[in-house]
Amino acid sequence: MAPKVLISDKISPAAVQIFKDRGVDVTYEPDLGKDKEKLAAVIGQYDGLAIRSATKATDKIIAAATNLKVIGRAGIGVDNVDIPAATAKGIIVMNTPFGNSITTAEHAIAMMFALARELPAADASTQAGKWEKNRFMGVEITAKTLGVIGCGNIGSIVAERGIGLKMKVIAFDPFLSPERAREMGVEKVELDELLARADFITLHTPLTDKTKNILSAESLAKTKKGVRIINCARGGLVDEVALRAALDSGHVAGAAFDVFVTEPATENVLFGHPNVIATPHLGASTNEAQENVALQVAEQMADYLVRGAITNAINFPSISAEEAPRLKPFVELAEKLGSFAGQLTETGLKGIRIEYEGAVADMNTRALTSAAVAGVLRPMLSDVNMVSAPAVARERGIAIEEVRREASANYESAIKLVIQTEKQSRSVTGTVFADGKPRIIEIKGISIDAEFGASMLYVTNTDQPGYIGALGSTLGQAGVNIATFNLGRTSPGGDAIAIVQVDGPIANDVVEKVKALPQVKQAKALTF
Ligand SMILES: NC(=O)C1=CN([C@@H]2O[C@H](COP(=O)(O)OP(=O)(O)OC[C@H]3O[C@@H](n4cnc5c(N)ncnc54)[C@H](O)[C@@H]3O)[C@@H](O)[C@H]2O)C=CC1
Ligand SMILES: O=C(O)CCC(=O)C(=O)O
Repeated sequence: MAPKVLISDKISPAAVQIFKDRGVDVTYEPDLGKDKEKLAAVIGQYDGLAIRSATKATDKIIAAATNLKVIGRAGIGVDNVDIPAATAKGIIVMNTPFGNSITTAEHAIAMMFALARELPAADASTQAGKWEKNRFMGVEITAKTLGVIGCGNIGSIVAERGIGLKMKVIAFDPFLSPERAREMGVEKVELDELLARADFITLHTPLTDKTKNILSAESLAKTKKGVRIINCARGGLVDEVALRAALDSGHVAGAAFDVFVTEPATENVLFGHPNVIATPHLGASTNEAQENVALQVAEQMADYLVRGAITNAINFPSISAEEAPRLKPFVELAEKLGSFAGQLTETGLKGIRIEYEGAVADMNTRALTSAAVAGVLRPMLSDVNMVSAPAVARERGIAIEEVRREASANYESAIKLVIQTEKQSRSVTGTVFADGKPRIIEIKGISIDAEFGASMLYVTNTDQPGYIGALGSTLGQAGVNIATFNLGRTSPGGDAIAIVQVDGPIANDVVEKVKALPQVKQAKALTF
């Protein structure tokens, strides 16, 4: 059946055609996102939700989204999506990180010019027939210092444009490398220095705990008198009340804001000030940017739903369309090895090491590791999935380690999972055969060759004559039909293991009878 996607915001209809061309059933209801109840009532029918910023994908919407696999944001900021709730449910959240960057940078530059020459006020006055030629005295931009807070995709385009306008550009961004700053012709400075030197300050960071009120009353007090401030990033980066006070006192000469603490901003403390320019979150609103983000989000979502490829996910590593089919059997192997080890783990889990050997070591091991960790944790935590597993492991203090090495003599690719618990370390290795089926090839250093079945019995014992017959009879007497029987041992008379695939679930009393056999050390029923 074709996957179903709901577009619940005003995204360019170009997206609809992309979905259709890729074999996705698409419903275009651009106003539905604003109606929370209606959205909650229908979201259960869809595999994908494509949104802009009006739809709020809250925990309630996500809880009602019983089939949802992907949320695609046609834009950059995903602050309208409850990422932890989506992650916990295994829903991939993607954005389109570059499609509207130029447009938003251009809006910031437009705001800077508008502030420098008071264009909106001059326009209103002129069209009101006043011809106030003496009222509007602007400032030149050339040779002024532009302070960029947050020099990522958009900030760096603004910086480039600023340099083109013959401005001196300084930037505060803890993650901007000195080499990249040099390459761009930008001077990297600390925040206080930026505040003290900039004639114009433009903000381009996401809203985080660290950036909230990055322009607070205290930092505004450190700015140059006559500074002009532009915010086309996120409301909340600037303390609006403190900014209003600084505008009222004349310390700040002007502010141009596209984004506000509360949106839609129908009223705001900044409104009405003669030196404030406001736009209704228009940063990304050009035909070009909206076409870009719509096409990109539709392509990314369709690629995921139809081919399993992941691009620009906030909560999962990328998987290209080419590698998705190659990766699939190894994802299954990693998950099954994890599940095997997880079902045998009875004491506190401290660490999971995943060793990739041979060709698989060159694949997308982050995705495989997520699958393995999900497999380990699922027997202990029912609602963990491949998307949420790494975060869940981190929260619980379980160390995750990845190792890559050359192929061993026997297999082109192998994945070894080593589980460290409070009491012991346990390892299991698997591979994928040419038939695409995952197999176990080693347990605790003992070679074996077993497929994964829906119901299995795992037994460790000492290698003694008569044991195999006794195990077979115990299962037979309990009415358990054996499908496959695989054995391995360290040496004659040494430690041995048996993996028995059976038809149907194995009852606890049968496991207890197996445990009672004199040679048996451990017996456990496993399900996959
Ligand atoms: N007004 C609008 O319509 C639009 C607004 N945006 C917003 O613009 C903002 C920037 O977007 P991009 O440039 O694409 O993001 P980005 O992730 O490429 O860049 C953000 C930069 O902020 C820096 N940063 C993070 N924490 C910081 C801190 N504490 N201090 C200083 N710098 C810090 C990062 O190192 C990074 O370089 C986002 O909030 C995005 O949502 C994006 C598109 C349209
Ligand atoms: O879609 C929009 O208009 C808002 C764009 C935006 O804020 C973003 O991409 O972060």
